[in-house]
Order: sequence, then C-alpha cells, then structure tokens
Amino acid sequence: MTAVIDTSAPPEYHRMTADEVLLLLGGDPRTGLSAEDANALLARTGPNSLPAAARTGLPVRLLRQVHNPLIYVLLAAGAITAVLGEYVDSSVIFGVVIVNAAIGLIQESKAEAELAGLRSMVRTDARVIRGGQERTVPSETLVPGDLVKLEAGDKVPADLRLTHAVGLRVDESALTGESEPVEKHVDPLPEALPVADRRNMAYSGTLLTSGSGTGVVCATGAATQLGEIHRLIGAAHTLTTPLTAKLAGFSRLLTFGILGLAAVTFAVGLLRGHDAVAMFTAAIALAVGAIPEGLPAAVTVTLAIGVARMARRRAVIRHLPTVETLGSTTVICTDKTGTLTENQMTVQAIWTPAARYAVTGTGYAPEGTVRDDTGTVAATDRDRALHWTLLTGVLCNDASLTGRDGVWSVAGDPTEGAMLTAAAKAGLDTDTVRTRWPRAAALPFSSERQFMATAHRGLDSTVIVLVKGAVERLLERCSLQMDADGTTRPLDHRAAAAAAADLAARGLRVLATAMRPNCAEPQEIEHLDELALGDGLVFTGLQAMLDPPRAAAATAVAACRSAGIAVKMITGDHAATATAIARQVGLLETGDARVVLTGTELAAVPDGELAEVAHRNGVFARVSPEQKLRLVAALQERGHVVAMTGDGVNDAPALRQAGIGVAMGASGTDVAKEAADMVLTDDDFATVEAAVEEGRGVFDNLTKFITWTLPTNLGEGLVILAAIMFGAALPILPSQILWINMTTAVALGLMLAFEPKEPGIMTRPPRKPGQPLFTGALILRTALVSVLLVAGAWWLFNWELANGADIAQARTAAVNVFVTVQAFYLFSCRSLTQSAWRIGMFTNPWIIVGIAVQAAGQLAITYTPAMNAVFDTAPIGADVWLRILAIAAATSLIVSVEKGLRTRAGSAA
Ligand SMILES: Nc1ncnc2c1ncn2[C@@H]1O[C@H](COP(=O)(O)OP(=O)(O)OP(=O)(O)O)[C@@H](O)[C@H]1O
Repeated sequence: MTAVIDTSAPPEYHRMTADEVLLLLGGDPRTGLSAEDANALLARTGPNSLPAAARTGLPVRLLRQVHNPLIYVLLAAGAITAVLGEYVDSSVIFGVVIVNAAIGLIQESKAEAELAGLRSMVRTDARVIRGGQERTVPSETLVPGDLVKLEAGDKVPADLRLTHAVGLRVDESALTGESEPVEKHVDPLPEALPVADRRNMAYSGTLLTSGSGTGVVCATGAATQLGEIHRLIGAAHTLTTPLTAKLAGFSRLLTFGILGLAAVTFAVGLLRGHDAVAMFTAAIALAVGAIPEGLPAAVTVTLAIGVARMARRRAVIRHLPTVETLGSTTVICTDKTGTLTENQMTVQAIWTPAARYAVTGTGYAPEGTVRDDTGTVAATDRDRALHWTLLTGVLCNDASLTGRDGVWSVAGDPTEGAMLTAAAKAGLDTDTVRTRWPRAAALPFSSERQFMATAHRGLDSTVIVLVKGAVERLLERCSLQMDADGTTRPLDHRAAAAAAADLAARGLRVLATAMRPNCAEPQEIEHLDELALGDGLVFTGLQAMLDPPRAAAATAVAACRSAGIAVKMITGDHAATATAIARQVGLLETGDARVVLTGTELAAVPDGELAEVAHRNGVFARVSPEQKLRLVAALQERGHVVAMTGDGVNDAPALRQAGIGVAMGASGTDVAKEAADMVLTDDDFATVEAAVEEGRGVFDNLTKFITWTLPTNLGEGLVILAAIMFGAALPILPSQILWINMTTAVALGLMLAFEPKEPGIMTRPPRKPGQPLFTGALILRTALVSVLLVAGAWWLFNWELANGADIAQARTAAVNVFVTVQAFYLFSCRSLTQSAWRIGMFTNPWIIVGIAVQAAGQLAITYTPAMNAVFDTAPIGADVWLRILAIAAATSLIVSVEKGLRTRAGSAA
C-alpha cells in the first residue's frame, strides 16, 4: 500500500474520522505501513527532524563581535590616529580590532557547535506498528501513515491523529504555552478549530503526562506544528550563564573606569606640556592594556570545553549554566533502581502462603529452575498460589523478552521482564498464557499508585483481575490468601509482611501479587480504576528479585563523601531493600546513627522540621514523586545546592526545582529529560559524580584564567600611567601594548582552559554558591603581580638607557620583560594552591605550545626588520635576555612565596 499525500493544502485531519485519516495516509489500522513503504516514503519526505536553525549570517556575527564599548574606543582611536597621520599606529589598532573579532568569532562558533553536537547524543525513539509488528525505531525515521504507540512520559514524536486513547492527557505548553495538561479523545471534530482545541490530535514536541494511546502520523519534521513555530522563532541558543553575565558586567564597569583614568592621564599629560597626539595614543594604550578583553571569550571557551569533557564522560548538559552549578553541588539526591543499581532484575525467590521457592539462573534467559525448600522442582498444579503469582507476573505485564543468539533482553520494564523469565523457568509460556487470557482492561503502574492491575476475560468468559505491586500497597487491599489447593482463607498479614521484610533485608526488590477471581460484574471491569478494583483481593505470593549495585557506585559515593557532598538515596522501593542496597554502596555504615525514613514517616514531619530531617538523613524509602519535590525544596531551604536524579513523568517537578535536575538517558521518560538540566546517557550514579568533578575543574580553570589575566592587564595599564604621572618617557609604546595584550591573551592565557583537573579536586569542600569571584586574595595577588611587572619593566628600561642602549632597544627590553613575566606567571596560575613543579610541568601540553608560539612572536618582533619598523622595536643582545629572565625568575619566586604563605593560611587566590 502506498500513501497518497496531497501536499498542496494540508487536510484538516481533526475533522475526519480515524479511519478516513488512515485511508488517506495509506496506513492499515491493524498492521500499519509495511517496512518497505515506510522506507520508500522516508526517502521522499526526509527525516522527521527539525531543520537546523539557519545560522545568522557572517557579517552579522562579525558585527556582534565588534559591538562592545572597548572596540568602539579602539575604532575611534584608530580613526583619529589615521587622521593625525600616524598610519602605523592606526593600522596596528585596526589590526587588533580585526584579529580580536576573528578570534571571538571562531571561539563562539566552536562553543555553539559543541552545544549543538550534544543534542544528537540524547536520541528519542518511537514505538511504531509496521507490517503488523510493534518495533522501536528512531523518531527521525517516522513517516506519514505510521501508526505510533504512546504512553505516559513520552514526547509525541510527530503530529498524530489519535486513533485510540485511554486517559490520555497531554502537556501542550511547548506549543500553546498552556501548562495545564489537555485531555484527548479520538472522535472527529466537525469544525475548523485552532490547534489548541483539536482534542483528537497529538502534536510533535508535546508531552504525555498520563494515559496511553495510538495515533497515525500525519505530519513530520518541518511540516509539524512545532516545525512551524521553530521556523518562526528560530532556535534560541544562548551562551550566557550567570557567571558570564556577571563577568560581562564587571568588564563593562572596568571599561568605563579605565576610560575615565585614560582621560585623566591625557589631561595630566597635556598639562605637563606633552604633545597632544602622543598623549592621545598613550591614553588609548592605557585603556587597551588595562581592559581584560580576553575574559568573556575565555569564559565561553572554558565552559564549552567543560561541556565537551562532561559529554565524553556520558553526562550531557542541556543548559550551559549547569556546568557552573555542578561545581558547587552540596547534595546529590539519587534514586536507587537503575542509578545505584544495574536495573538488571532476576527473580531469585518466590514466596507463597504454602511454600518458598528458590529460582536459579541469571539474566533474562529463560534457563533455570524453580525449586522448593526440599530441592524438588516446583509444580504449579501442586501449589495453585505459585501458579497464580507466576501467571500474574506474565499477564499483568507490558514487557516482552527477546532472545537473539542466546542473548536475552527485555523490551519494557526490567522488573516485568524478570517476572516473565521466572514464569518461563516454571514452564509458563508467555504467548500461550496471554492468548488464553486476553486483556480486557488495565490500570497502568504509576509511582504514586505503586501497583498495576489488569482484567482478563477467559475463554469461558470468566473475568479475573490480577494485581502486582509494592507489598504494603497490595496487602492493604487483600483480605484472603490462596492455599496450595487453590482454596482461600483469611490473609495472615503478619506472615506475608514478615516474609517480604526478610527478602527485602537481603537487598531483594519484592513485589506482591494478588487477584480477584471471578468478577461478578464484568462490565465494571471495562473501566478498571482504583475504585472498581476495590479491596478484598486474594493474595497469591511474593516475587523477590536481585538488582545488583553498579560496580562503580560504591567508589563514586565514597568520592562524593570526601568531596564534602552528601549523597542521599530517595527511592520508591521498600525500606528494607533500600537499606540493604544503601549498605552495599556505602551510603549507610553499620551502626550509622542516621535512619531510613519512609514516605509515611516523612508525611508526618511538620513543614518547619523537614529541612533538618532531610539534611540529617541519608535514605528515604517508599517516597512519592511529590515528596521528592518537598525534599529538594527543604534541602534548598537549608542552603544546599541540590542535584536530583529522576526518570518518571512525575519526577519532572522535582527535577525542575533542583539546582541540577538529572534525567536518565537510557531508561528515563521524555518528560523527565525535558525537565532536566543534565541527562546521563548511561543512567549511572558514578556519572553524576564525574560531572561534579568536571564542574569543579571548569570553575578552577576560570579562576586560573582570571588570576592570570587581571594582574597582567593592570600592569600594562599601570606602566603607562606611571610614565605619564612621573613625566618620564613611555617605557612601552601604545602599539607595543596592543601587541602584548593581544598575543598573550590568546597564546598564553587561553591555554589555561585546557588545564587538566588537579589531583585533589574531589577532596576539598564544594565551592560556596554565593562566593564572589574577586576575593580579597585575588585583589592582593593582582596588586602584587602588577606592581612587580611595572617595577621590572621600568627598572630594565631605565637601566638599558643608562647603559648606552637607544630608546627602541630599551623599549624592546621592557616589552620582553612584560611577556616573559607573564609566561612565567602562567605556570604559577596552573594551580591555585600548588607549585607548577608539583602538578607536573608537562601535564598540559597546550601551555608549552602557547609558550613556543609566544616565544616565536617575541623573536620576530625583536629581530625582524619589518616588525621592528611597525612596532618601533630593535634587536637586543643576549645579556639583555639574561636580565629579562632574571626579572621573570625573581617575580616567580616572590609569587610562589606569596602562594605558599596563603595556602598555609588556607585561602588560595
Ligand atoms: N512495573 C511495575 N508493576 C507493579 N509494581 C511495580 C512496578 N515497578 C515497580 N513497582 C512497585 O512500585 C514500587 C515503587 O516503584 P518506583 O518505580 O516508584 O521506584 P523504584 O523503581 O522501586 O525505585 P527508584 O525510585 O529508586 O527508581 C516498587 O518498589 C515496586 O514495589
């Protein structure tokens, strides 16, 4: 069957019946499109993805780089110097503007590309019915006519006309701005309606908050409503973070301060009778020298490098500011299943009111046996409760197992997969059982409800209801229990609860099963809800599964602890299971004073005390998503920066509330990913810890750059200021300052962005969120280094003049003092607390590359006649170089003494 699509005027699908839509788009209501048709159509329609936003044109991007008060000053200065006939200075100034803009442009493009690349790391899949079979395909391969299945938590992958909807509610805020979820149905709507009122359509990019359904794809990619919006507004891409904003503000302030100072210098120079043109260029040189132009670019580059490093460690950042926030994380709240544990479930024990069974075998392969206490292979006809608990595990279940080349995997929830395997080991074949008892209705699992129920109509029209879920939730609905012969008697609640607690204490995840045989009112079942389910159920048994802790979890928990970060487990699972796993990963130690709190206990805590309770305790079990939100808020109230993991639809509010919402890339719902700041592609707790470590590294590198750039810039400004104030000849000319400023920022300073993390990075406490960048220590350091720079350059300039050098040579010596001291100081800035020798001289090869490039530049400006002519420099002798090196070494020594003293006093610059 081939689809016929009239592209001239998009049909109004919401006005048609579901069958008409299917007919129009060539899909079959049962089998969907065939795989061949879908592939052929894909070649014509193109992938179901939004086209990359058209990038702003080059001229505009360049202009954006120039749009900066400092550059305006430079442009004005360039123009005035040109008018004054100082063509060399004027071309140097214009050269600087061009080079600056080019570097900014390249860096910005790189950072943008880095962020854009991340998007493809979080892939979305869609479940389609093609050729009569349900399969999971990448969302990009959907075509019109495809039948797509949806369930709570999914992001709608294309524009769909719904053909089936059960309790389907959709959050359409991405499209309409309306955050209240909208209820959907499948009936045709007679009139032409705006998008927001088309209740039988589900639009691409909107999120399913509850229910399930099926729809036929009627538009993909750019043709969707979302594509339309995307086309209108373009992709908003921001490289701004609180830190960059703060720094931009600081730079602006500094620019105006320095311009004022330059104006004063100019005026003082004139009063002293200096030449106006010379004074003007000197004032400009002061301004250019003192303003840290490289700062914004360095911050963006450092953040982008951080994002790339995190991605390599499988943490995908969705919002750039998260990179900064990560460094100050004080608490990580993690769920258990799949994050601290493998999410590889194997039923190991089954308990029925009549007997206990051990299940052998590992993984999802249906290989193993179910044996009772005596070692006899279990027979389901001897213990009917065993029969029904296993049957419930198969029927009240949406997962399926697939085995390929002896490797078995589960499509769907691993908990449910494990129950299918257990049943298979006892000889119950999934397909046979599911055909014998077709499903009539279902009450899906949710974290709040903590159980799932299904109704089935047997071949003889009997209707049964099967339930599986958390032990406490089920036992409170049961009044009877099943005996081995299938008869029932009153529930021994205590025995069942004690058995569950025993199994959970072994770290096993325990699910209870129950049933209602022979429903009197089969009609009622069509709308299975909690009310219809009622209580008075028959308890049939417990299935306990092993979900081993992840290999790296314990190490990561320990690393967090030594980094001053508290790790808290917040799980929906049973308190005993949570405790056992918490012990295994080192969250609780034997004799730990902290207790495991359950959701019920939490609910009893008054609001005023919650912050303290949340702060003090480490494990919270049977917690509902809504309580997760309360816990995050309470921790924040106590001043914590909270990273919180989550995967379900209902976790979204807590993820949004947390400083860093962390979603699971592999198992999480699209809703959770949309709400998160960071997505873990491997779901592993250790990845959160890795991201925190990278976050700290990024912040360190920023601090290092700032510690390097501020003193050098201030020194460059000061030297001119001093010369004019003291009425002396300028030791460094404006064009030379421009040279120093531009070359060192790129060749030297920027290389700090590539610094590897320092060894002790995870053994110190988290950075305080409000901690200012410009600490007293930094201000002192800035003053010290800038004074040393000026003193060194000044002294050598005068010494050379006094010893027979001409002014060009003396200035060349001063220029080289500046650059060499900056290069030496760069090594000091490689670590905030230790000497460069300690951290290893060659651990950042980029520093060496940068220094080599800078050295080549210095040799060129000193010895090539062409550059001598442009920059008014002159060749200097080897003895001068020795004096330059001596000054640089002396400066280094003084700085390392200061650093040593400060480290000992406990405050690093
Ligand atoms: N598919 C399911 N069907 C029925 N009950 C389930 C299912 N999955 C989990 N449960 C029960 O509901 C409880 C809560 O599940 P939930 O998914 O909220 O948390 P969890 O998976 O146990 O742990 P975590 O919050 O650490 O991921 C589980 O402990 C289990 O008893």
